[in-house]
Amino acid sequence: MFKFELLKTAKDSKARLGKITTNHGEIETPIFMPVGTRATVKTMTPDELKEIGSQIILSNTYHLFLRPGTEIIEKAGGLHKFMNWDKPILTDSGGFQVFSLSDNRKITEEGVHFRSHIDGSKMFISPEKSIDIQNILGSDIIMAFDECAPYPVSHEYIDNSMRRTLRWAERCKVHHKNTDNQTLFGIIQGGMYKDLREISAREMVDMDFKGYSIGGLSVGEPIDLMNDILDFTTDFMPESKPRYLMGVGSPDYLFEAVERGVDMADCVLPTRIARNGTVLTHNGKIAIKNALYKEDFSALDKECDCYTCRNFSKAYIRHLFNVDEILGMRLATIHNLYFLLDMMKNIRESIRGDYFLEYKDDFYKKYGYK
Ligand SMILES: CNc1nc2cc3c(=O)[nH]c(N)nc3c(CCc3ccccc3)c2[nH]1
Ligand SMILES: [Zn+2]
Repeated sequence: MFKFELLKTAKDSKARLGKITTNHGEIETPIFMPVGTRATVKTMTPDELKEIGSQIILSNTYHLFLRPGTEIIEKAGGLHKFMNWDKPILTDSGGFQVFSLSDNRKITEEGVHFRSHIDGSKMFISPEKSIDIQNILGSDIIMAFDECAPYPVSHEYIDNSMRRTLRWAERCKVHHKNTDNQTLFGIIQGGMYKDLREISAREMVDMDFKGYSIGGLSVGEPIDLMNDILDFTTDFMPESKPRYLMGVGSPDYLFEAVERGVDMADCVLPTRIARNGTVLTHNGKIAIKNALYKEDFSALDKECDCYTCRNFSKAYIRHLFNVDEILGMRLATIHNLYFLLDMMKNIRESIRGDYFLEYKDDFYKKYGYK
């Protein structure tokens, strides 16, 4: 089953409070979704993810199709069982990953021919194939197969790409049968061109998906351009359906997206930067390997009550990174994910209490944003 309840909309911005209900549990929105590309949120166990408050995780059709392959996951009884995660899972359709990971790919009306970035073997994914793979994975929310166009490209390129993505979306909708257990989101494209964004949004809304992603952003464009396109696009999206902005995740991007009416967001940033020792704190990011912290026995962030901050010091975590101990990456990941999940919880509270913009300003001042 799938249900979205819009609980409240802010008076002084487009920020909204909502709740999604799926077969595997509820998701309070606005929500930040940790990315678990190869059936694991790197370095984290499912119990640790639950303990820090993760309500849903993301995984990837492209990566899992290549390794371990859909046959093994099918035999395991689907992705939830395979990775022992019993809460909601959202999978991407593979389009973005094909374009960002494999080269010498060929896009045709039928689908995308490409070479595996693992062993170079010839592969092909179509809208129907993407739906079939996501069906085997058994994720609760699945994405339509789309092309995330590069940036910058011509208006003509985006026009052709966006219209093909609309035809692919129709094929996904026709092909998607398992509608009780899996919910298909349409993905709005259109690059940085408002006329094309409007066409894509209106046509996708007419296809009546249960939720919509805003794709084609966070592809290297300046944040002001992304915010402008995002602000324009959400106005064409139905209030009663969830809006998922793909590929954001640093604190400012999340605040800006929520302010413009986004309910869901993902990003690999917090887990990726944690593994090289970059830690999010309320006073901005810190590089824990810095000699500055050699004898600093305080927590990573004095305001944080995550497992890492309750039990370990900067000096100890710096030591772990300096001697390449895996525990360092784990502790930094636990903290970065908790930091963003806790920030989203505070954002939800601020919408509930009608002080979202004030919370955003306070956060920005302390974090060191404009
Ligand atoms: C980092 N920036 C970024 N921009 C994106 C645009 C698109 C887009 O236009 N279409 C699709 N299908 N995906 C996109 C993604 C991947 C998001 C994701 C990653 C991991 C797991 C699940 C989902 C993007 N990521
Ligand atoms: Zn912490």
